[in-house]
Amino acid sequence: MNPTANALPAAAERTNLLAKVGPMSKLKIFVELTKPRIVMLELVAVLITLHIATGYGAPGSRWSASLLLAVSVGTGLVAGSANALNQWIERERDARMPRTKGRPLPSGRLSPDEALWFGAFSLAFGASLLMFFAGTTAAMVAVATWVVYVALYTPLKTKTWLNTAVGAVSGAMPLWIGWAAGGGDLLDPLALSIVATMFVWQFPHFMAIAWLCRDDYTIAGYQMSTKLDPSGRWAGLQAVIGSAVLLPVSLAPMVFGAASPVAYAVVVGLAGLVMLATSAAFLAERTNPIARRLMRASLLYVPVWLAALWFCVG
Ligand code: HEM
Ligand SMILES: CC(C)=CCC/C(C)=C/CC/C(C)=C/COP(=O)(O)OP(=O)(O)O
Repeated sequence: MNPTANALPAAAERTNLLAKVGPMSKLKIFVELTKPRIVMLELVAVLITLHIATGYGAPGSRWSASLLLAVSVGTGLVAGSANALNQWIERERDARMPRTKGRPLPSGRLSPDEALWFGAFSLAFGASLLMFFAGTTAAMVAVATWVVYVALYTPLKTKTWLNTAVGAVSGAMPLWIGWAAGGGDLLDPLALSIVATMFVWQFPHFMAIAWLCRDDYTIAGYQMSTKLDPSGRWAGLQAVIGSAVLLPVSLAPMVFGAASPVAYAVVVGLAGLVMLATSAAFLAERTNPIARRLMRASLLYVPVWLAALWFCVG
């Protein structure tokens, strides 16, 4: 199929669709454009790194409710902008995948221009909030993350299966926003171990999805590991390697300042072993049920890991 074929609803049909939407529903569609579930989970991670970096409760702590609010709204707006621009770029390919064809742009519930203006204003407002209330470093990390996701990862999706590693950088960098806003040094070993944990986690997380959505990605012309190796063994191997590296990297905070290192090690170590076992099962047998189990395990891992950071490290 011609990858540039315009699979969007005709302009007249889109106008008709847009006419039916009231202001509140329109707001909901803009929220949908931001991929809110991904952004919310990312924000929880960002606020926990902020909490740890401020030395909450310690004398001279930088923690304050206004800083928490600025980092939440600022980072949320920049992340939402990144997802809006990603969908603006991918709107015609999204229209060809069952998983994404119901999104605001392919379905015609938003016009491309609306998404573009929303993305521009969200980026400007979010970066400004971070600049004025969380500091220049936090704002610069947020904008750099936006650039990696929108200008590097998104175009690479149709070029090389290595796009996933670039996407994982954009998925991990936001934790530096919280750390910088909390007054931490980006190269602090504790910060590096937290960011690295989020980076490696994304490989088992996405390799399961790359298998589950392999037909979608082929139809849309994306280059994923399951396109490179349709048997799924390469995706399975990346999931196992990612989970194997995740174990030691995620346990590093034990030596970099965890207040309760043993409790942290038990919780995060067990969660990491579940990820490794589920990834190994996926490598051994690439089936949809096993891949779904790995995706669910990956989505359970993050809240468990973040809770351990909050209670045992922060
Ligand atoms: C290389 C990096 C990543 C890739 C390629 C990726 C890809 C995806 C895809 C394609 C889905 C399915 C979405 C759908 O069903 O339409 C998904 C689900 C999800 N991802 Fe990721 N993801 C990545 C990183 C992350 C990160 C960093 C987070 C948050 C910390 C995250 C959180 C989620 C959540 C919460 C879901 C389930 C909710 C939903 O379906 O929207 N992902 N991911
Ligand atoms: C502050 C800031 C800019 C934060 C950005 C955080 C963020 C949006 C991370 C996304 C990670 C990622 C690669 C998701 C997959 O996108 P995809 O396009 O592969 O997903 P899709 O196929 O469902 O569209």
